[in-house]
Amino acid sequence: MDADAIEEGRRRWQARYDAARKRDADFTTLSGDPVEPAYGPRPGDRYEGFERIGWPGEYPFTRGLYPTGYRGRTWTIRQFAGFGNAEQTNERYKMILAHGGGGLSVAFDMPTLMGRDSDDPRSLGEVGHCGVAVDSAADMEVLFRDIPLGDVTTSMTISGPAVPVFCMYLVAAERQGVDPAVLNGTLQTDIFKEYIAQKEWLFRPEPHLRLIGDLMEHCAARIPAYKPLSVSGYHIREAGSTAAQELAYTLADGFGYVELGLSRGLDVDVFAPGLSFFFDAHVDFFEEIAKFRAARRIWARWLRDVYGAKSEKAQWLRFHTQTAGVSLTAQQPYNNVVRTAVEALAAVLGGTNSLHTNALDETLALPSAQAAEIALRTQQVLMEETGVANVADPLGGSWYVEQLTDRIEADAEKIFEQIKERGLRAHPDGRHPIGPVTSGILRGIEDGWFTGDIAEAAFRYQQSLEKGEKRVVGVNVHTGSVTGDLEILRVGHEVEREQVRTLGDRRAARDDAAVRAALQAMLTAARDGSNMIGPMLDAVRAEATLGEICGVLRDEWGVYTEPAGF
Ligand SMILES: C[C@H](C(=O)O)C(=O)SCCNC(=O)CCNC(=O)[C@H](O)C(C)(C)COP(=O)(O)OP(=O)(O)OC[C@H]1O[C@@H](n2cnc3c(N)ncnc32)[C@H](O)[C@@H]1OP(=O)(O)O
Repeated sequence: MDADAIEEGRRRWQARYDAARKRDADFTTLSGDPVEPAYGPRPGDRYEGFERIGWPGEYPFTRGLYPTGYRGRTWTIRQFAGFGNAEQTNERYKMILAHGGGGLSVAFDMPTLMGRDSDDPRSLGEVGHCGVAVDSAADMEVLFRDIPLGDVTTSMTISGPAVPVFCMYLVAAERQGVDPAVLNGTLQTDIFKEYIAQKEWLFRPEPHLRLIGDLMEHCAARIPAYKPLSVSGYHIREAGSTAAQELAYTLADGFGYVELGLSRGLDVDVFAPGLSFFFDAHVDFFEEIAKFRAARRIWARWLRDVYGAKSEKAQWLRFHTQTAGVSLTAQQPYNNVVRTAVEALAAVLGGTNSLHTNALDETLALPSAQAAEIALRTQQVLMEETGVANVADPLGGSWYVEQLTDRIEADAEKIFEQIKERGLRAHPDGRHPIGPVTSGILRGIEDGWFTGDIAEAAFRYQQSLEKGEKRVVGVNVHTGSVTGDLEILRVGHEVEREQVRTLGDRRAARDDAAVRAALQAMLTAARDGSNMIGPMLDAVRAEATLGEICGVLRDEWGVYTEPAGF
């Protein structure tokens, strides 16, 4: 790009920066020197390919979504938390908010994630262990007691039974007297990554997509600020993928949901702002920063050029980041604080919108209160002390980072082509039931292509670790020192007994006939193709449990078994 065009862009950015609201904060270095809100080529310099980099807050958003970067608003500190019963987790949330957490993020226990009640025989031994147990709207009410749902943004990490859990959240808001239309938050919902990596589905993909389509319609029409999907690369990466695979599979999944919305006749400019993303911040610092920057650029281009999005908000890729659980070690666990800090810094330099930092004890158990606090403080140290929030995309223009960004983008584009080819193999006539990328994803799930490629990448990494080519402190290098014992959070089995007892009491107290009628109405909607959110809300209001709702749907749609592959 020639120097004049670059200068014109600088003036455009400056005008938008000047007009935007900034935080009331000190934006100088530690030594008191002033810093610009963003940097670019020196006046008069040409820069080949600058249109791919641009200025913060403008297409293709490589350098972030806002002209002010974090000067307008810092990232949201959103610590993922949940354990035991709703009451215990409610206490933890109040602690997080009191200590400066900016939003909430619910971790559910395994039975809830699988759409089972706490008294289901399959839930035995799992209730309240890896997250909080939620059986019905009454639990959801307790979970958010004294936390005004109209004022806080809540993320809920659940995908198989996302829609009934979302209905419980809406009913909890109603019971607080909050109009659901004003709710802002995020529901994970992303079912593609369940088949690709995380493995917590309930049914075959098609009925899940039908429910997700219903949810997208409902949110686009009635809860405009709510993000019904958090398209997740985190689990793909944690299963062992490379950075480029994480990026490409996740964005392709995102394209799949765009195609789903379009196939429902929704306006892309209305529903696309409801698609948000969730990535892993692994320990290779620069590769991760490049991945985040490439993600924004690819998404903006595809949304504009392939799917016809016109508004900036519909072209924006907004994402939450979690530091890499797999990078943590059980050996010398205090070193995990350092790894997490480096990974969090990569996320921030990559322009994350929201961040979770892992606790040092997470390879061993759910975080203790002390470990959770250190994780939170890690973000606060970055935010308050280091100056990283002063300048938007401070690594923009670095030869290394720009080339990595280009390379990872090119790798992702190759993978999109492979996905589309698979779609064409499934539908050689080019008539795709939802869309070309979706056809490719479904075919790749069916034939085990995604899982096979991730397994291959994980195997290659493990081999290089065992050969000593890749090194992990405390694991295959610098081993042998002991850095002290950790106090581990243990969730006792009395939580399960208590939860089962409470569930029994609630079942005894409710109007069974009303529950049966509501479940029947939901089943009718499942069969006649009408939007299922309304009848599901009625079932939840009648205190139907998660297991009952999912049970009706399992009976109707069947369960899904993954094809075996070696
Ligand atoms: C591994 C584990 C497991 O499976 O076990 C998991 O999955 S854990 C998975 C945990 N997942 C999560 O926690 C997902 C979290 N995701 C989210 O919170 C969301 O989807 C998100 C990524 C979009 C972040 O939302 P957020 O509300 O925190 O932050 P936003 O970036 O939207 O910012 C809030 C508002 O401030 C505005 N805003 C932000 N920055 C600026 C700025 N510089 N200038 C002007 N306005 C700004 C935004 O546009 C928005 O307003 P407006 O709204 O008006 O536009």
